[in-house]
Amino acid sequence: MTRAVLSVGSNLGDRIGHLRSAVRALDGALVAASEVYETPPWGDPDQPPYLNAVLLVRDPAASARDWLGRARAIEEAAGRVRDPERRFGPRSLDVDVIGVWADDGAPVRSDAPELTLPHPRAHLRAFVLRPWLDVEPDAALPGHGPVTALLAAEPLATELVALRPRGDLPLESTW
Ligand SMILES: Nc1ncnc2c1ncn2[C@@H]1O[C@H](COP(=O)(O)OP(=O)(O)OP(=O)(O)O)[C@@H](O)[C@H]1O
Ligand SMILES: Nc1nc2c(c(=O)[nH]1)N=C(CO)CN2
Repeated sequence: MTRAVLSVGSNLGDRIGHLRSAVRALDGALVAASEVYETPPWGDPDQPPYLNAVLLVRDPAASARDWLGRARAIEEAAGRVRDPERRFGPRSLDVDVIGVWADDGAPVRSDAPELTLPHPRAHLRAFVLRPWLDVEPDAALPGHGPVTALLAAEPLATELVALRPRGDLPLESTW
């Protein structure tokens, strides 16, 4: 019933290993994986750089809340420890649900704090929007418009320049 766009990021430990563990866990639901990008930390500068990617997934049986549940389970399996003192602090693996779409293309909307859709900060993050274009060149963020337009406007255009594609770290290679 749904298609979802997931953002994955890691800046602790085996960064590419954590991203690959997410791909493995999504198994048959994975439709496409973006390139991997090395990105400067967003929101809290005092931490190491991240590896980020975007995954396009589909599952006929999954609701929006199912995608959130899968994202949390994948983070926990990667040993994610939450620091309540540090909102945007370092993490072994972060899996965010950027958006969920029904079969007819309608975006799922949610204002619940435990699941806000589309993700409330996705439009501010080049590390989400740029990889998303790899897997969906005509992507649009509900409420914000085409992703290409978001990335062309300041300050995201400046943020975009700092993203470095890591062609040497593919996501869908053999494990
Ligand atoms: N679209 C969403 N995707 C993931 N988590 C969400 C979403 N909407 C709300 N949440 C809630 O946000 C809470 C905090 O999630 P998390 O710790 O991953 O945030 P964060 O990664 O530090 O910040 P950000 O959400 O800005 O990336 C979770 O408890 C989750 O239920
Ligand atoms: N570059 C980058 N910065 C971040 C990221 C991320 O995945 N990549 N995730 C965060 C969690 O909210 C905070 N900052």
